Amino acid sequence: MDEEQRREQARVNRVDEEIAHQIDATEEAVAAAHKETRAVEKNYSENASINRYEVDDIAESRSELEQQRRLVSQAAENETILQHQLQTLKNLQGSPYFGRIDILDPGEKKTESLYIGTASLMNDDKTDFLVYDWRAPISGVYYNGNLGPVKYTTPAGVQSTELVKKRQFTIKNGQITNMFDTNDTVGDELLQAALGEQNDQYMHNIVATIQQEQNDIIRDIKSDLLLVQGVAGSGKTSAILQRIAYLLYHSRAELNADQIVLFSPNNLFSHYISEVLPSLGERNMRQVTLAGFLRRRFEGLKVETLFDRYEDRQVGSGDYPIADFLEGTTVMAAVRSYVHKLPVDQLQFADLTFHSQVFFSADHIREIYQALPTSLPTADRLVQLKNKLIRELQHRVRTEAKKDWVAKALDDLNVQQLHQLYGQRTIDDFKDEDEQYAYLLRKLAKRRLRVVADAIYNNYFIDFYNQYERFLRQVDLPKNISKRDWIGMITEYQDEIEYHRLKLMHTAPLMYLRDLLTGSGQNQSFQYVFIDEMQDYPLAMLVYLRHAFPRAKFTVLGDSEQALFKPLQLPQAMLVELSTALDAQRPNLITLNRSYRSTKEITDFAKALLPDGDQVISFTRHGDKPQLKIRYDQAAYDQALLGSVAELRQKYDTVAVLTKNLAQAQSVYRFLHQQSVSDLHLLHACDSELPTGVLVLPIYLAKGLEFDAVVATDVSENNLANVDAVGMVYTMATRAMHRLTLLSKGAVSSAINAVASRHLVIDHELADK
Ligand SMILES: Nc1ncnc2c1ncn2[C@@H]1O[C@H](COP(=O)(O)OP(=O)(O)OP(=O)(O)O)[C@@H](O)[C@H]1O
Repeated sequence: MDEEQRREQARVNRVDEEIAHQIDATEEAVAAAHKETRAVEKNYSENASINRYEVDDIAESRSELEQQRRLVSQAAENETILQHQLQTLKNLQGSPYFGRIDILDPGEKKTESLYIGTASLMNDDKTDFLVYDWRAPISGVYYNGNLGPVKYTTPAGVQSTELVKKRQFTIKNGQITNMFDTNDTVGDELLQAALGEQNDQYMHNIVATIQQEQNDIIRDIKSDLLLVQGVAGSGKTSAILQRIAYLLYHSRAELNADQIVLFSPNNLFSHYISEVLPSLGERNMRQVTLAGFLRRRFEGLKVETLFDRYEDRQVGSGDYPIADFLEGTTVMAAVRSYVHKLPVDQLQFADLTFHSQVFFSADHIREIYQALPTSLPTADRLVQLKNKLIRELQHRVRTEAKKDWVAKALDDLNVQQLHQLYGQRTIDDFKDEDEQYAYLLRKLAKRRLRVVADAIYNNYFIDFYNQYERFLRQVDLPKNISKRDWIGMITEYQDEIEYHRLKLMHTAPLMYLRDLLTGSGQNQSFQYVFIDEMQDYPLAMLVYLRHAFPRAKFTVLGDSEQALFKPLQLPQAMLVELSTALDAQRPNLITLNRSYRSTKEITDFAKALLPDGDQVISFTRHGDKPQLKIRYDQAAYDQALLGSVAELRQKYDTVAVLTKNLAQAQSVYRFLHQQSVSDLHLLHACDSELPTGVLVLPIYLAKGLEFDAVVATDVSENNLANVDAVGMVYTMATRAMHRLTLLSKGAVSSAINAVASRHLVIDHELADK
């Protein structure tokens, strides 16, 4: 260890001591705060549980309770803040920083050394920063600047300084294991070490080794549409997670994690990335899959998922003009114009029922609607209609309360339910028993009729499915769709609705129609929407998401090469298309061409599969060449599969066996299970935890994920005939970090062309062997 490193180590020791000291103090503060919370909670619950029938002055006790409730929430908040501080300190402990910059500000004679880590740390008397948060304005210099004069943006404007030194550290358990000065953004040596590690169940944060283009994504606060097109493994997901942390840090006062939503490709992915933000001291943003989002918007219907569709289409012809039309922007414009021009008598009202009987008939609802001023837009008229229906409902509560079913229901209540029905009233509040009885009947009728009120609020008085069908019947069709096919599709749609099912292609126009008619469905509170694997989203869906999140800025990430569900598109064309769909004023495109995930050998093979693969830059981390095992009979193929899995499993914690679809995953799983392969898991779309061991899964569930080793089955011409074979093999190959083995039952798919084959070690068992 040289003198310089000794000096740095001494500083690390000092900072670590300071952290330990602050941890002790904060732990004490947390314990005290916890005691305080417990005490006020206890006091509150004791007072709150005093039987209100015995309390003389209810109003007074209520205001006292309210005050105590506030105390409880204040104490809890205080405790949460301290817990958060403690967690931040613990995150820093043992590895307090990863970078140092020496800067010379204009007019100064002495350079200043700043250390950069995952969070800020001040000394005990709060006079000096021992560590700067990686998101602080000055830290931008670490990621962006080469030595020499540099600029960085602060809330007070652009500042200039001179970057005199940039030093990188690897510090583990309080010891500097690696340290060097560099002029690069972040030197390859550190990145090598980070990427060479074994995968685990969770994605790691990359703040110590953020690359310059990634930094641009992270720190972009101007664009309202940021499109990131990046090759597989280029760090798109990593960059947006750090971006979220960055945005949260910089807009602490106006933005919280609940105002950010990430559309992720599957539940496994959500789990996989769930530790990144907490490791940076931030709360996770909301996460939803497209399937989850649609499930909530179509309660009671089984909506086809991308996965269902992908599985179905493998047996189809490959040309889907109707779906393409329904998933494009033209149809969304047609919905807009349809709603705009919809004549009053064309609205499709539905009966509102209660206890399986018509409560408000469709005809009655239409009459009310038609009596409203025609000058109002449809959405406003529907609001007025709702108000009128609610008022009628209130009247009806009174008449219903006199009916036998209410008296009977009241008889059936137990004591506790009866108590609840009294609400804040006491027996003394009634003149006599009759009044009390009438009150209870009315209250109960109102409660039971709440379902009708909910139905009114939720616009169940319009039959949207029927309305949508009418829309479909009148829409102008593009030339490539025949009237006959279109009518056939409508009939199929009706049948599906009968069975409570809905095809994915209908979802965006149907939601749009419903929202535009009723003026609802928009969420104003979200400020940022992130969409990962955007190549899987129909444009119509993006138009809808724009509508649903009208105030949000969008960040969309994709890799058209991995489009398992759609043909390829150029990034620039995509930006234009997206800007229109998302109505963006300040769009920005950033492309990432460097691939970090896989070894150079694996990336070189993967890029050779692509027609324009030379734009992919592999990162120089070496490993074994990928293997291709070709077997001509089932027994030999099975043996090769078993052998590959066993060999890889000896070296790695996670080996993924990827298949074309679910049926193949199931059959591979059955086979490996029979062979008593240990730690074996078959993953499903509903799984949300990623175990270690041997994981068998269809490729679409592996999107966004990575594994130490991958066995890709089966890459034969025969098996990949009905799919986009290049996209499939590319996506499978690029899930592997360290090792890749491809298995082919019979002749290999033409996707693995001559150039790609040169990057493989081919183990070819002859048919007649
Ligand atoms: N700057 C970096 N420093 C360290 N590791 C990085 C960096 N950038 C990316 N990586 C690593 O490379 C791998 C791939 O990153 P990520 O999953 O974010 O890529 P992606 O572009 O979203 O991939 P895909 O589209 O194939 O799912 C991850 O293991 C990530 O941690």
